[in-house]
Amino acid sequence: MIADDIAVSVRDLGRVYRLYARPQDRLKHSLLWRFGRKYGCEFWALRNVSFDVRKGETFGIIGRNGAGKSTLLQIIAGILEPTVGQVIIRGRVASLLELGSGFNPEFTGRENILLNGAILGLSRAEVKERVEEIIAFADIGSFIDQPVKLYSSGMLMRLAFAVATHVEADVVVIDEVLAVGDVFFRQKCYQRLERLRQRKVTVLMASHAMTEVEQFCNRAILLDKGQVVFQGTASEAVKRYYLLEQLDRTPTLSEAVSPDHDTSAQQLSPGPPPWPTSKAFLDLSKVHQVSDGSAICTGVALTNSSGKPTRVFAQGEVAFFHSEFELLRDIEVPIGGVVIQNDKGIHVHGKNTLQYGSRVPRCVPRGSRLRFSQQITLALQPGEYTFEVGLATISGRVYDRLKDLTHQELRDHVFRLCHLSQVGPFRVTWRVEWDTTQLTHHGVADLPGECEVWFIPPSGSDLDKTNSDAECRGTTSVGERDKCRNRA
Ligand SMILES: Nc1ncnc2c1ncn2[C@@H]1O[C@H](COP(=O)(O)OP(=O)(O)OP(=O)(O)O)[C@@H](O)[C@H]1O
Repeated sequence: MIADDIAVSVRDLGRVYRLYARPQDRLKHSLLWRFGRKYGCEFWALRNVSFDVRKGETFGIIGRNGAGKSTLLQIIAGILEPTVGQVIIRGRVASLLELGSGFNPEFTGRENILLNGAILGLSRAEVKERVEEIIAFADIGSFIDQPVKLYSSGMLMRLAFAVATHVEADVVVIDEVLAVGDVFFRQKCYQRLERLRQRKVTVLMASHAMTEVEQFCNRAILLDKGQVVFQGTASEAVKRYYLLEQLDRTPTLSEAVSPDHDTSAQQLSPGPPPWPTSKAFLDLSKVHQVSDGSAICTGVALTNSSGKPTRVFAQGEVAFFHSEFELLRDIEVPIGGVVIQNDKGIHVHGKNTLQYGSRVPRCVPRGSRLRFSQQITLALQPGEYTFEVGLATISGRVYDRLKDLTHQELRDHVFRLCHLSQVGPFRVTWRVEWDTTQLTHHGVADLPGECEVWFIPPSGSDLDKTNSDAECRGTTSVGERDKCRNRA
């Protein structure tokens, strides 16, 4: 028996898979295991998983890739059988797992809405009542009367989300689904989730988007290697997730920094770590590169200040964004830049060599390579980010008159040569000092600044006689504070 306020109860859940080194072992195992001959080895995708979700809770399931989130949600949604353990659910479950998995590809969107409604046990009248609402939410125009096999992944996602969140289920199970879709639709989805929450629908969501988990979930579990390593408040689970991520940093220093790095390259400004080795460079084969034919990007790497390639940085840590471009024609003054975007697509920071005042060559002949190592202190809210790199140029004549030009005038003289968007991603994690997570600021960015404190004692008090308020002005420096205290 489970308590009345529990909507989902998961008890000692486990799911095992058998992994085979060779395809023929699978066949041998299926034929011979009855006779005691086993092939392959067992792999527990989930083990000893237990937790309760209260009615009306929005519950997060987080963990690194392969942690077991999808396996768990599939078992809860009744799509997958557990090997051991049990799941008790009170009420009707609507799930939004693999995109379009609940749809018949030959049926139109409208027919699939009716089908899903029927599967969920809604009466014909109930489904009819909601069809128009679902269609309006999905907003896919005339495609609603086309077979769903013709839908793009974005359309499938729109329809699947609309169905799962409009069928009056008691429990809604969502796997990573908000990663797809444009920003406007995502906003609509969040509003819808908010409404479900207000109506006390229980939502279980697996997500890699930590800001969403913090924002929407009351509680969460953190899975690692198939086991629950933490359950508690969503914000604490997210902090623990980032700590796990920190342990996951990529190649070692010896792999990352070449002892014999390319000394032929003339470094035009001092400071950055050596140019990274080829291993540190990101795979750009799937990154969209836009070029006017004057230059191509030949490499992008992201490293920390010791030159070690990494995708995880502590808040306030320095990151180096390295990019290399090969010139296919002569250009005059090059401009290299990086733009950082958060998971909502907002440009949180962008800066180029003009804005840094970097030393740059006056002309760069065809066939040369240009390398930029841009150092940025990631004083950002913990979360997931992507970045863009680009190369542009201006004429030497304009470059000499920079100070006289307005921003608009300058923009008219800048020619974009090559641009790569959505490179990355990388994460900024909470900074941990002395085993304590530090919150350095609130909001998306830590803006440079200082705070002075003025202490004005009540008039007539003893303090008033011994202090002048101007003297008791405090800064963030401990020395100043001590001076003030000594005087008081
Ligand atoms: N059919 C299968 N056969 C063998 N192993 C499987 C199977 N399905 C999943 N696994 C393994 O189980 C583990 C958990 O997978 P699962 O998809 O649940 O992880 P996840 O946390 O959802 O990962 P991601 O965040 O990458 O989607 C992984 O190591 C995966 O390789």
